[in-house]
Amino acid sequence: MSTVNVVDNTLQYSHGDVTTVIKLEDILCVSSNPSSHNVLFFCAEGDPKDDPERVRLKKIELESLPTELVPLKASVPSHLNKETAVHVVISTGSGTGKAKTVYQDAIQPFLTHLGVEYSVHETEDPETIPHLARTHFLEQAHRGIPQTVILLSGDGGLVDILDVFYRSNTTVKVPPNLVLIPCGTGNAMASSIGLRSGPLPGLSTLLRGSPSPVPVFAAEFSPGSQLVADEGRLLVPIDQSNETMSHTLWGAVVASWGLHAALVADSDTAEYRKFGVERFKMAANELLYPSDGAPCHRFTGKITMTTSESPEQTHQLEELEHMYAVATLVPRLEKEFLISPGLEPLSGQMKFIRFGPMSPEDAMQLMTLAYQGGQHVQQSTVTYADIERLRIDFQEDEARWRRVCIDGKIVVVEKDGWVELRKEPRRSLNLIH
Ligand SMILES: Nc1ncnc2c1ncn2[C@@H]1O[C@H](COP(=O)(O)OP(=O)(O)OP(=O)(O)O)[C@@H](O)[C@H]1O
Repeated sequence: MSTVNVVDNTLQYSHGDVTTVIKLEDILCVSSNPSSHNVLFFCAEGDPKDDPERVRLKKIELESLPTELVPLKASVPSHLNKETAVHVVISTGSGTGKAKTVYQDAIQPFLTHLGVEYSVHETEDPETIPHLARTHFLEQAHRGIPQTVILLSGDGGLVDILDVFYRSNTTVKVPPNLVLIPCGTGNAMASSIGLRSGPLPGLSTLLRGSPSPVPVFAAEFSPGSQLVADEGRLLVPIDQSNETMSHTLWGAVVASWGLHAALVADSDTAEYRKFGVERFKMAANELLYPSDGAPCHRFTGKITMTTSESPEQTHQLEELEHMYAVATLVPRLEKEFLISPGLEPLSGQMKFIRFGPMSPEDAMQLMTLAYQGGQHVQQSTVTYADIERLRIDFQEDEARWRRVCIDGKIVVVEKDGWVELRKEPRRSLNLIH
């Protein structure tokens, strides 16, 4: 004999002597069949000292459904139907390395429960996702096969796929639908479309969301520029497929120079990655207060931009020295770091945020304001504009001050080189949100 009640935002289910209490906010969905209702919910798993955020998907079967749970009823969405090729990509190197556990604890039981057939791909090195994108996703998109790609990664997985699609001249008949299950460090895109961390928001979006095209920018570099690989130890051609000899990278999140690019580059080592999102703050600290006692660097170069207000005119900034220069298509670079408040994700709007050299304390204060709801853009020291294009002509002797970040990838621009950023008109990928 079992009983079920909803009390104080919890589902209380008793069967024999055992009572299970589930917070309503931990319930992913209810899937019903003619005779029963399956409630899928998350609960803590393992020792919280090892991983306080680890959760596992579980199921209870009810004969009758309390009315409070009726809105949680869900059926298999069209992007998981039998005609769709469903792929799960586990980026084992993302964030602090928990993607595989998230797959086993949440994604696998969820897809099995829905009876969805899918292929699983686990990364072995940085080439796994680009290779998969070239040989499977692009090929199937060209043949018009609907695809849904569930990405257990940070922004890197999305960007790797994007780069393959936009670099190729292959026509895309049916854009794949990407679903983000945030497992990275910054998770800028996931945070920007409102996904909190953990598998529940991602799976809820997979069930209830719908696809929108992902807006993209293209960053063209002067011909001598090279991509940084192997934790900064190697420089390789920008087009790693060596198919086109192009010097363009594509991104959906951020293009930056100055403090942001330097801290992303410096913190992309196995040693720093262990610290999760703290790695960005640690690297920022080292750049603002160098341990050799040197003053904080003044990044020098000419910035020219075209604003959305007057797209026919290019406008050169008077200032030649900069500390922070970021162009972005998303509002958040981390869950709490609201770099461009008011920017609607997936709208195609591109924002430019810049400030010049200032004391490390003042720069820290601006960063703190960004964590406090994006208040930095209200300061008179910060430029905040809607842009269509942006060009930087670098005037730096040392290569490390000519590093540009494109969605986490780092390019070292040649001496006296440049980068030019523009909105990409093509739309080859969808994001479920
Ligand atoms: N097994 C692996 N060995 C080496 N590199 C890997 C492996 N798995 C993934 N990678 C690479 O590591 C990078 C991880 O990027 P990802 O964006 O997923 O995580 P992140 O950098 O921690 O998060 P974010 O980009 O959101 O800050 C990707 O470039 C990916 O190709």
